[in-house]
Amino acid sequence: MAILLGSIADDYTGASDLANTLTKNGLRTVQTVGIPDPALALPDVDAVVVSLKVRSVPASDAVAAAASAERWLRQLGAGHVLYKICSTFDSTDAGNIGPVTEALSDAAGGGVVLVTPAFPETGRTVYLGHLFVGGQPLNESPLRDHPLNPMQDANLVRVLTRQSRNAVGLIDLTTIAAGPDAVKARLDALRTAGITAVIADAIFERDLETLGEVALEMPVSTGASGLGLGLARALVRSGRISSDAATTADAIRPVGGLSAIVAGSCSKATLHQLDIAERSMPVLRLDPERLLAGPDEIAAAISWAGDRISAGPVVIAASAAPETVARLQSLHGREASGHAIETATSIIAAELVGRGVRRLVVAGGETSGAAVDRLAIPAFLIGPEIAPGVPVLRTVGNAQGDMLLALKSGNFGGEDFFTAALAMMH
Ligand SMILES: Nc1ncnc2c1ncn2[C@@H]1O[C@H](COP(=O)(O)OP(=O)(O)O)[C@@H](O)[C@H]1O
Ligand SMILES: O=C(O)[C@@H](O)C(=O)COP(=O)(O)O
Repeated sequence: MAILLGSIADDYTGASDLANTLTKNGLRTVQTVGIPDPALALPDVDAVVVSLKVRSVPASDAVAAAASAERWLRQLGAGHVLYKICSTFDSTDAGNIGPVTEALSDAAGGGVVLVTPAFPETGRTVYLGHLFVGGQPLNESPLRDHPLNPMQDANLVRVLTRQSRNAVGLIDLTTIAAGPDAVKARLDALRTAGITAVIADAIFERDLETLGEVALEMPVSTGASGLGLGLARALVRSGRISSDAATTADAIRPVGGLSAIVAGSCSKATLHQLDIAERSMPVLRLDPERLLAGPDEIAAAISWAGDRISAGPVVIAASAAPETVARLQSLHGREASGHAIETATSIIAAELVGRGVRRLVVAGGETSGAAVDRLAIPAFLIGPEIAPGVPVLRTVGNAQGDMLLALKSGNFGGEDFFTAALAMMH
């Protein structure tokens, strides 16, 4: 199997978001969980997205994991590797978007890297280096209260500079609107000035098509699904994709079994989706203090689900509003609280699968990573889209037999996301 495009995603929901975008734009795509065992038979595809869980780990660990994934993707034939980051640039000043971008550039022989989190379909646009989320500057959006990486600066040149060894440049919208040649000329000038990472503006998909065309001639880029769209469309235009169109239908053959939803995302969208789900399904709100105190809350949740799940889907959520999250963090620390709750929700997900759940929705990027790791799922085929950025996934090579999953990024999906997801998973 020789692939054209490789991607390293910093979390699992982000990986499925990107794989969905690549598939929708004509690339046959598989999502792996880490670098899979060589014995795993992967389907014949144009693109591979490696899911890593490195968004919130020390930058040196993220660099090491990304470097291994890059080597594997190059061995598969990838001429271009995209580092998939969050469309809301989720990271801290000690984050890894800068370090991984610089390391991937070094591995490819040096040179400048385009960086843009723009994803217009979900309202993420970048203008003069400032990220807007659905019309609000990043630092005024709900992301300012994220439990792990509160985003309090919308100026991405500044944010990335704080994480980077080298200076960070900007390609503004006027240059991008002038087309690929103007972008290349500006990149040449920035490269000469010793710049590695360049934040690129993008508001419309046509901006991302221009950036995708330019990026495809370079070995590495960093961005969210919008840049994936640009790269996929450029590959299709180049005539290098076989006419065997990407198909998602096979991925949703029924798997039967029980269904459940596990949520650890505290994003505004997820909190509202949980309120709406309460009208049609049993929802258990976990007590975060009790979750941190010991295993009793987990056991109680499994027992609660056991009494109800044969009658229909159940929802188990750790998710809480910013004030509650802040209180827990002030008592136990930000990372310790997040990690302990991810461990608890992943145990709950695995126990539910042990009791016959084969259709599972997980809300939250870190939460999904922890659950998929505990379930030891090696890879996913990409099914149809439930909502922008969230496809149905079918497991590949899963020890528990075929399952259907949806890994929902915290901020994605309409208010009825959970019922809409389960309606597509049989
Ligand atoms: N009640 C809570 N208090 C504190 N942290 C929580 C709570 N519920 C969940 N968390 C943690 O918040 C983080 C949410 O991150 P994530 O799962 O990536 O969601 P999102 O996709 O919304 O970013 C996880 O580390 C999760 O364990
Ligand atoms: O790019 C995006 O917004 C998503 O793909 C993503 O990475 C979101 O992260 P989580 O909200 O942590 O799932």
